[in-house]
Amino acid sequence: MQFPEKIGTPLAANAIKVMLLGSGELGKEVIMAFQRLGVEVIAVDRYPNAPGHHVAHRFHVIDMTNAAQLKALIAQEKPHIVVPEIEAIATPALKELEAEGVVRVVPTANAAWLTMNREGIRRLAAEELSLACSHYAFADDFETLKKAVEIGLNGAAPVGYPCIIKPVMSSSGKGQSKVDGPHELQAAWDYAGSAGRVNAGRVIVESVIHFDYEITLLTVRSRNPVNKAIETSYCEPVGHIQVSGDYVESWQPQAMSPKALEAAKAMADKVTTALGGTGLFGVEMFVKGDVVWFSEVSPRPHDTGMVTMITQWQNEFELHARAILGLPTDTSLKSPGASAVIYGGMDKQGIAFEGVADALAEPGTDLRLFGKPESFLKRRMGVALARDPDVEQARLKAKRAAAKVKPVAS
Ligand SMILES: Nc1ncnc2c1ncn2[C@@H]1O[C@H](COP(=O)(O)OP(=O)(O)OP(=O)(O)O)[C@@H](O)[C@H]1O
Ligand SMILES: NCC(=O)N[C@@H]1O[C@H](COP(=O)([O-])[O-])[C@@H](O)[C@H]1O
Ligand SMILES: [Mg+2]
Repeated sequence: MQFPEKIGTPLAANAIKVMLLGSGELGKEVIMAFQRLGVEVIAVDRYPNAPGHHVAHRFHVIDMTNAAQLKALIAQEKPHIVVPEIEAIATPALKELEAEGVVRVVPTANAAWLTMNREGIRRLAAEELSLACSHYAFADDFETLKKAVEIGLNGAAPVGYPCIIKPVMSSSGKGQSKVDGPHELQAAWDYAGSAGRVNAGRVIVESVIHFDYEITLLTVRSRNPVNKAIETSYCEPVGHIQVSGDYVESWQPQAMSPKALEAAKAMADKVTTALGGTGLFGVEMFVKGDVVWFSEVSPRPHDTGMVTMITQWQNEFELHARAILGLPTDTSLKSPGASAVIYGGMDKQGIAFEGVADALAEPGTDLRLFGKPESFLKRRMGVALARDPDVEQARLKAKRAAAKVKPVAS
């Protein structure tokens, strides 16, 4: 459904209804972006009081990986559009519902299904689209994994050491480890089995790319307001630093050579065109000099893209909502800026934050405290944002602000 000429106000019979599947920090911002455009939003997550639950018209708690529960909720709420926000969703059920014309899935049900499993997106990117990627193999048991790394599977070259092992279904680095030699392989296999979002019992092993820097190229597929054709546009590249597979810091713009930027855009265009639909995508790539490797893509706003809440006229969440609704989009930069993650630092329910006033005292800083009801040592609970004409200064500012915010037992 595109944005009609006239819509009902939220909760009216003719309101556009959107259902978010996953309502974490990213979904919360998407929900607010939709609501500012007069859309009715239903927030769904696996636990009560998820960040997006606080700001939606209605919310539900279900096991989103359970097809029966998912279908029952969609039948009950009858949304026009379903927006996946997390990887752990019964996407085959969404494919069925989309094929039956029951709902529109963003950007497409097939894209949500392909990207939620590393195997789907990696095979599409490397084997169908011929994008440069790390060397890789898949394994369902430890013996196959060892063979893939040390000898090679089915005549392919061995992945070799060092390598990175990840569950096929996981995100934010969950279950991911770098393996430097044979003695670390068993621990990496065990960790992948225990810590992914869904234990599919299958891993990808990748060769390590030695990059100069890595980026997320936020790519928007939206309709031209005049001729209604789908067009692709790009935000300025977002640079980021990851620790143990999880983002800790991001900034925009990341300086790139013209050749590398051109190659990155061409890759992003190819993979997002193959995935189809409209919306914003986070295309992750590794860069060394003028050479670019594809890593993975989220068919939705990206955690590293939270920086756009302080750097762009339309942040990544607003761009997603507009592109979904068929409204005009503007990817231009307002100011260079940066983001730095605030972790929980403890395993506890109902924490409070100290140092907020201190963090905000520096001009050009801001905070997003997500409102997650439970803190874990390494759970992302908030993010500090900073703008500055000099991107390096913005990075320092964001890190200073994040360091001043201290989660404490409430
Ligand atoms: N083959 C590789 N070579 C070098 N670094 C890698 C490789 N694969 C992953 N990494 C590092 O680990 C990070 C996380 O990897 P990846 O994006 O695949 O995990 P993820 O769990 O999907 O994370 P997210 O959901 O946050 O995007 C990358 O951003 C990069 O820093
Ligand atoms: N890299 C993906 C990502 O950042 N996803 C974001 O994290 C939330 C889950 O957080 P939680 O694990 O703390 O509940 C998701 O709902 C999404 O907003
Ligand atoms: Mg990633």
